[in-house]
Parts: sequence; structure tokens; C-alpha cells
Amino acid sequence: MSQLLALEGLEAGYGPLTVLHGVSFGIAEGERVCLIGRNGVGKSTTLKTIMGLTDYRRGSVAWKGTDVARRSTVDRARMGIGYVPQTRDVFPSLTVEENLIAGLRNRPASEIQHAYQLFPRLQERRNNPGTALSGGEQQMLSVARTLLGNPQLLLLDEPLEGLAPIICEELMHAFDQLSQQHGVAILLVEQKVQEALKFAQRALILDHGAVVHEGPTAELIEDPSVLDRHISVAAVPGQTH
Ligand SMILES: Nc1ncnc2c1ncn2[C@@H]1O[C@H](COP(=O)(O)OP(=O)(O)OP(=O)(O)O)[C@@H](O)[C@H]1O
Repeated sequence: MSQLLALEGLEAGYGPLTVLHGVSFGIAEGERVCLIGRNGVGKSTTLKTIMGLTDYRRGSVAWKGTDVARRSTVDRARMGIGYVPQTRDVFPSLTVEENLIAGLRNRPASEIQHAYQLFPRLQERRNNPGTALSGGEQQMLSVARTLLGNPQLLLLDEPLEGLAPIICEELMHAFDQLSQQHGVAILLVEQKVQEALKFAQRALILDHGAVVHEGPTAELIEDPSVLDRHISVAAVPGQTH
């Protein structure tokens, strides 16, 4: 598998606040990676920095070998990085279908069918306005709209937040399909650590703006002491989150 994304010594923040203090990791084509850690350690900031949405200080964000750290967010999206923010940016006054059309840019309208295949619920609700959607449906719509940009890497920021277990399962199943059938690489930030570990092949643990552990998820499932040390007792498998 060749490398898609490589971060090296990345430092970034907001105005005078530096949040990332030298983040380094890579993601290969089609790989499933989760980024976990306590609240406020910089997980969302890492995703935002990959997209160019924070104040960049130093380090590199290499996309297929080219440093894009100073490129615009739109450029990065066009190059194949899809970002689904924690805020689920759905246009509330537009219907589901209109929201999807807004994500098409210059791609043919027929591509919306792919979104409906992945999330049949969206087809059922195609004429409903964004305001009439449940949290889970909004999340599906946000993911589906990002996918219309045909990304090779999908950055997902806490997609399961506040959703019922059955909806979480539906979403995780869709992410699995994207990965297995379409080869989309996924970087998942998720507070539901067990779901993240089950889904991903490799885990990164972030603490104080730096990666403090990197390895196969199977190792963390087998030896939860690492999680215990870096995250919290509540994240240990078998205990409720
Ligand atoms: N837009 C912003 N302006 C200023 N500071 C911010 C902004 N967004 C986040 N921060 C700060 O950056 C730090 C890291 O936040 P970030 O959202 O990346 O953490 P996180 O690991 O994703 O946490 P959580 O799991 O709670 O979402 C926090 O101290 C937060 O208050």
C-alpha cells in the first residue's frame, strides 16, 4: 500500500494558542486508522489542520508526496481529502436532495444514486428539509455530501456523537462498505473508543498535541493498559463508555 497522507512535525493552533506540538503519522491507501485521546488534546485540530482550517506554524502535510500545508482548503478537497466536521454542516432550509446537489460541484447528478445506495434512509427522506432530519440522518447527509467529492481519504470527526446505538451501527456499516468496497482510506476521530478500535486497523493516541502511541488496534484490544494510561479507565474494553 502506498502512502496517501504523511504528517511530519506538524505544529498548528488558533491565534496565539498552539495546540499541535509536532504531530507525525502517515495513512496508506485504503487504510482505516482511528485517532483517539482525552477531551481537548487536539484530535479535531489535527483534522482541521489537515484541511487547512487552523493557523499553521510549521511541519508538513504531504498528500501523495506533495506538501500541501500552504494550499487552500478547497485545493485539498479537490485533491481527494474529504472532511466531515463534528458540526455536520447540513443546510437546514434545503431538502436532502438539494443538500446533495450542492455537494456535486461539476459532477453528474446521477452520482446522487451512489449516496442513496450507501444510505437508503436518505432516499426515503429526499424531499425533507434539513431541519426535519434526526441527528443520525443529518450525519448520513453530511457524510454523503462529502463523498460526492469522490475523496480517497475521508476524515471523520466524531460521527457517532449523540446518536442511538442502532444508528451508530448503520453508520459504521456504511464506513465499512466505503473502505472494503471502494477502497476509501478513513481517519476516524471518535470518543466511542471501542467502536473506533473495532473499525480501525491501526490506532493513534494523541496527548497534549502529539502522538504518544501508534500501533495495531488488535494490540490495544488485547492489552488495554495502554488505553488506561493514555485515555481513561472508562475506555478500557468491557467497561461502559
Ligand atoms: N476555534 C478555536 N479557537 C480557539 N481554541 C480552540 C478552537 N477550537 C479548539 N480550540 C482549543 O484547542 C484545544 C484542542 O481542541 P480540539 O477540539 O482539537 O480537541 P479534541 O481532542 O478534539 O477534543 P474533544 O474530544 O473534546 O472534541 C482545546 O483547548 C480547545 O479549547
